[in-house]
Amino acid sequence: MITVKSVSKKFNGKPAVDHISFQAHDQEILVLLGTSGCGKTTTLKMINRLIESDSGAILIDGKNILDQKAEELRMGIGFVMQHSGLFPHYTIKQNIAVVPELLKWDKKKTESRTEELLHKLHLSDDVLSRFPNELSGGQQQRVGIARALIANTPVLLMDEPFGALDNITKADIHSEFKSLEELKNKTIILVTHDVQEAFELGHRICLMDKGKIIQTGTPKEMLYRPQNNFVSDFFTENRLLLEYKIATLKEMGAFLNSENTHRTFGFTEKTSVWNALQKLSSDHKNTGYYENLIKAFNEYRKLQIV
Ligand SMILES: Nc1ncnc2c1ncn2[C@@H]1O[C@H](COP(=O)(O)OP(=O)(O)OP(=O)(O)O)[C@@H](O)[C@H]1O
Repeated sequence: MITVKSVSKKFNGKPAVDHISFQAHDQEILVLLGTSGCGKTTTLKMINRLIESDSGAILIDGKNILDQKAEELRMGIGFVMQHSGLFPHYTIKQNIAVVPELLKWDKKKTESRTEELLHKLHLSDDVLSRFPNELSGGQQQRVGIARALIANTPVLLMDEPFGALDNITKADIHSEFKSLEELKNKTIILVTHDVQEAFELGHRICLMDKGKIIQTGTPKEMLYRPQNNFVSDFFTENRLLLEYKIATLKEMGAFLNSENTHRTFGFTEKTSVWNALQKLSSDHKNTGYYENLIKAFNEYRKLQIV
């Protein structure tokens, strides 16, 4: 668990992060969301001491991060940098092996772990001998993730890990990312300015503005229990889409009698209403179920908005 207690940071006398507090729990993806310059990256970098905070305390599993050497701390934290952060003059193989070398792994261990990760992240072996600029943006970001995962650290910090991708590639990577077993036991803090990404990946979201946290909560709480106008206004543009995306078929259960139909289409209780509607809308034969699902969603929605 990561605990951030009233942490602040000023640059040239100007507050970049202003008394923020939050916790990221074990096995949780916590998203720091906010517009450019609100202090997300500074917050993330204070956790692995790439930036030292001015005041407050940061604890990882109860231990103050200042009580150990910064290099030691970073050995226990995977870090995915903005724009992949790969070393341009290193091959992909060398880039991925940076941490294993620091940890003095033998060559065989590094090679087999590299191979395992390439496979999990759907990268082919032939990328290993290439340089970062010989890979697509999506491939580079996957390599950046492989590099951060290699030492299997319990904490993973990710700064706009999918920032360079177009929306279609992003949607693919998001679903792969969510299903990666590797990530299930980690505490992950992910920085993004992309609202849809925050809702797709985050178990909870910290919405930031001007160095402060305005609200922390689950995607559902953010939409249906905003603490103030800033929060509701922040999501206005994407609101309906987000509502469809966070509602699951399980939640529609009380308003819809169609368990068998779910199975026919390969849906599970966890399938989002959005994904189900998208699949159903591709075939006119499904119109009845499609309409019933929209009706069920409208009934469900009435109960959420108070
Ligand atoms: N090294 C620095 N020196 C001076 N000011 C800085 C430095 N790093 C960040 N800042 C300022 O601190 C504020 C917060 O920056 P930060 O990078 O944390 O924001 P962010 O939310 O991550 O933005 P983005 O999404 O654009 O990366 C900004 O006003 C930025 O200009």
